[in-house]
Amino acid sequence: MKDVISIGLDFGSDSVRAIAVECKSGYEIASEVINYPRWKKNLYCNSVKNIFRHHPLDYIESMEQAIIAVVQKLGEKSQQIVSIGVDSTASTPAPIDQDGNVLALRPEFADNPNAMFVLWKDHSSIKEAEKINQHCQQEEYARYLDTCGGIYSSEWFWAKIMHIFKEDEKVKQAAASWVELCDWVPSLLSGTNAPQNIKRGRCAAGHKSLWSEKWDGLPPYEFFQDLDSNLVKHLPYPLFTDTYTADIPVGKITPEWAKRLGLSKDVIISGGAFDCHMGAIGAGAKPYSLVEVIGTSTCVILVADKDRIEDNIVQGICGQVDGSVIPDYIGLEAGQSAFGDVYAWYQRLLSWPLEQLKKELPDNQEVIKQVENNLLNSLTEHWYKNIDLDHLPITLDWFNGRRTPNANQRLKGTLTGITLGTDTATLFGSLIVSTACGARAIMECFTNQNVPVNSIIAIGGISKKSPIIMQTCADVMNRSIEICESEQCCALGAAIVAAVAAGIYTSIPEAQKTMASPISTIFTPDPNRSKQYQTIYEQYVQWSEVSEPQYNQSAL
Ligand SMILES: Nc1ncnc2c1ncn2[C@@H]1O[C@H](COP(=O)(O)OP(=O)(O)O)[C@@H](O)[C@H]1O
Ligand SMILES: O=C(CO)[C@@H](O)[C@@H](O)COP(=O)(O)O
Repeated sequence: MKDVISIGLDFGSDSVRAIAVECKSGYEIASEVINYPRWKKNLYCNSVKNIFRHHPLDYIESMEQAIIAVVQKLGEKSQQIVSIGVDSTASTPAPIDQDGNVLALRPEFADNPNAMFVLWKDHSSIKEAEKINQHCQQEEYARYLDTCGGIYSSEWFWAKIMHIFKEDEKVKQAAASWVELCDWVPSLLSGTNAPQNIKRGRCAAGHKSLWSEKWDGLPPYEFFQDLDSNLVKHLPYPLFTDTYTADIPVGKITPEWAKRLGLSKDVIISGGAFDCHMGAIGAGAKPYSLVEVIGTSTCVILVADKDRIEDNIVQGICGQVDGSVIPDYIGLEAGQSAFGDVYAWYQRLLSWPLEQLKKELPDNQEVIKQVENNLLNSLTEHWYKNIDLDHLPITLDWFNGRRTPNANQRLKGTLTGITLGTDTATLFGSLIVSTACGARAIMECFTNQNVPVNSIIAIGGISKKSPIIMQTCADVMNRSIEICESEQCCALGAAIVAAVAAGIYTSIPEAQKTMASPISTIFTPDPNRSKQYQTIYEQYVQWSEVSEPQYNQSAL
């Protein structure tokens, strides 16, 4: 095999990561992480209203900086780069014009959040998602939810388009199409971003856009016409027809991008997919490994054989799609809408007096900042050192709604069992346990529906940052959890797929054998703790059942 390198790009919620991987060994030679500058300033967001938008320039500028930095770190070796693979958060779609420009790139829309990418965690389209679910109650349309777990979520493509079109006449008039971020980046780099040229990825189309081979593509014209006529009046029908697995190249890099990034003009751009799907590839997932990407939220992927799963409609997950992870296997997706974000909320809450102190004691800014930054680790350690599961409040982890099991973004976090004796660290411990219970509920959603979970692999920021949280997950789930060595498994997966697209390997499983991350640590459950957590989990389930009806529509 030639000495070649592929690049994996991972567009996360806060930053983009680029890594360069040696194809013959899987060795990660160089990497760079760049934060999105506008997002960092909190622009175009309103968390109270659940609005979270990303400006396309945040993606473009950060990607450019990240790749250039990696190319510089590689020096002469950068000429060995043969391909680039892309993954991103999802569903994160944006409106584009006839030339494939996201509308916010045009001067008249430059500061209009509705003309930007609608980030996965933007839940402003709850009503539209409910409308889709109601629409699919009709017998002739019910099957279209079969491949997305039986419930359409406000985190997804069509609900977001319906919402923006309702909100913004100008965007509605100007949009020639809509595209998922993971499909747009490869199309941009390969100059195939005009709507009719975009190669839509199987992953995004199948999990979020109701596309399936079972009904020859998207649902019929009448489905959209009856749902919301804007979708066929202002957008072409069908929006797209064919879809492609990520190992199929979308094209070569354009000469302009090659020059801008310092790359060869022969670099192949592979198809895009969601972060967690690429993460499962990077983690070396085999059929029936449950791969948990644990960060701001969790995204959970399980790959299954077609024979075993095709006619088994798994309810309450985020879809089952042929080829969304590995061609010819079914990729099943699930997840929690908040995991690390729950801890981040507590950190923000506790930081309020510290923020006041910073103003009052400007000379002590640095020390106070250090305390803030170390808050999560010190709370975790303090809780664990003094752990008392008999007096643990039960918390429901639905701070950003519930993605799985059974998507319901109207739900909210619930704290129960607080007493005058509940201290700061114990309350934080209850947040940790609640997120672990949410992860267990997802695992049981699979196993209760005859989808075996043979092993659990964790990747993502928290899997590396917090051994205590990972041990707690193992104890609550009563399963061993393997942690990957790679710090950037999603980007690694994108690099693996890019190596296949460039013809370096014949298939993703073949490439995984050499390039996927090894396991570095295994957390095994403590039998005594697991027993205690069994009782706590049962209480979590009881509180879930009691609490869910309180968040019905009229209560909001
Ligand atoms: N020491 C820690 N313990 C627990 N959670 C942490 C810690 N440090 C960061 N986090 C949480 O991790 C999340 C970020 O995860 P990460 O995987 O790095 O990013 P992303 O989800 O954007 O890919 C944030 O929600 C943050 O609150
Ligand atoms: O929902 C998906 C994929 O479908 C993820 O992109 C989403 O959870 C975002 O992941 P992060 O928590 O930012 O890593």
